[in-house]
Amino acid sequence: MTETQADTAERTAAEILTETKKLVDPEIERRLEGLHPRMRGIARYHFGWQDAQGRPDPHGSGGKALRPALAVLGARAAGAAGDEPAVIDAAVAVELIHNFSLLHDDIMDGDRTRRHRPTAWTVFGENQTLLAGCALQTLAFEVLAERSPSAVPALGAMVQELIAGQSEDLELAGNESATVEQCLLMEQGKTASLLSASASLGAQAYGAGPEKVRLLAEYGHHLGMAFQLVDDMLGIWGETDTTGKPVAADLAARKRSAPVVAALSAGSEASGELRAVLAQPGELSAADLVRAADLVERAGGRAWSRERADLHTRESLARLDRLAPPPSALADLAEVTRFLLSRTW
Ligand SMILES: CC(C)=CCC/C(C)=C/CC/C(C)=C/COP(=O)(O)OP(=O)(O)O
Repeated sequence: MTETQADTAERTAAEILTETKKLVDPEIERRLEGLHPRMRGIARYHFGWQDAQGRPDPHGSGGKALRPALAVLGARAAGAAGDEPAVIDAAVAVELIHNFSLLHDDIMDGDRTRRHRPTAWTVFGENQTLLAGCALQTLAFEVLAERSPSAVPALGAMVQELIAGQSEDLELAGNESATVEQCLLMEQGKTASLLSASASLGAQAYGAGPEKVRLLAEYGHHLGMAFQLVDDMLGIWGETDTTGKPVAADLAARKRSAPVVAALSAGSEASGELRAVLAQPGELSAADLVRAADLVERAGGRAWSRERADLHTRESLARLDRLAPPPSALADLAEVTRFLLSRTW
């Protein structure tokens, strides 16, 4: 194959994400070396690189590496090769922030399983895991500040949005009168802000112009909204075997995720029944969860979320069109977008 053919050969999302992991994981591992040994151990466990005793874990699989992939692909879309040290640093920084947020989120939600393994806090305790999350967040800023100090305020602003979104999420849980607008604003903060920063930060670190950085940020925002809406649907209708999360986990936690809020706001008979099921005191039984999931669907919450996710998908792809990236970068970004939004896990 000639180099030009190799450039434009279509790659699957799995190949793209695996390649990013190969590029970014060794750098994350190297950066973790600088942490306190206990913090490093918790982080390495969470990333799937070792078990609770510090031995290599054959069952561990870190995440999908979506955010670093977006950083690398975004930079390529802006003309970079994608393996420049500043681009890799940006990719490392967004993945560290993501994993800080997961460590803390699992504690806040009391979730016991992530990536098909016990969550870090159930193994190392809440306090040490909180500290490990803080260590990752700080490390993200340290990494980015080395080669791209001018991008640090963008990372800071994004983390503030992430925290605001998470705070709203906690506040909305169990809130009888939550509106879809409040819910979407919360999802913008807790998920889309990081995807937006991921898609644009690699390009910014590479030195791309403001228009390209803006279009990539908008692409990432819409992708993030669609991604969270898909995640919300999986939180209700996802299969445990594929998601690695308990059945209808979000309903059990009485989360006001988008499908639930849309269903409760529909004002139909099913909405009223759903409200009554969710208002029951104590833990919801398996039968209650099945019924609640059915009521969300009957009240239109699933269809509403699907439509909204499709709308954001179209908006994200429109930004890529306007950006007009090199063909191989466009093909990779479009493939990752399509893959993420049709996922079942
Ligand atoms: C400040 C704070 C605590 C914020 C928490 C915000 C939070 C956890 C939002 C959820 C975002 C989300 C859909 C994660 C799954 O990503 P993924 O499917 O890409 O995960 P992976 O890395 O395991 O693949």
